[in-house]
Amino acid sequence: MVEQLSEAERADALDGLPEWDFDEARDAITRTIVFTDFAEAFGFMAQVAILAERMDHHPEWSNVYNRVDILLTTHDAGGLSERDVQLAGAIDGILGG
Ligand SMILES: C[C@H](O)[C@H](O)[C@H]1CNC2=NC(N)=NC(=O)C2=N1
Repeated sequence: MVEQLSEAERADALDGLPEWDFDEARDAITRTIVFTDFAEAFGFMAQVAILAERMDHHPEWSNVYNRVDILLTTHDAGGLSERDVQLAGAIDGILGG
């Protein structure tokens, strides 16, 4: 059973994820990435999709042309968990950060 992060754990996690914002209403983290065009954005989404399947943890996201909006939260935990932190770190890795 995956546990929701405590406030202190969340603060620590966010320190390590400077590109991500905390969404208090959803108990989630969000990041928006703007690429040069749709092909770049969709190529990134394809990489994240493979990663998400491998990690069995899936983003809520949307794409408009060159922009990808990502929200990570753990439905099984009712909020942010270590699994979101791990997926966010892996996404940052794809982006070279
Ligand atoms: C059965 C399967 O492991 C679960 O439903 C996984 C799949 N992907 C998931 N993704 C996210 N974001 N939250 C979850 O709780 C979750 N649960």
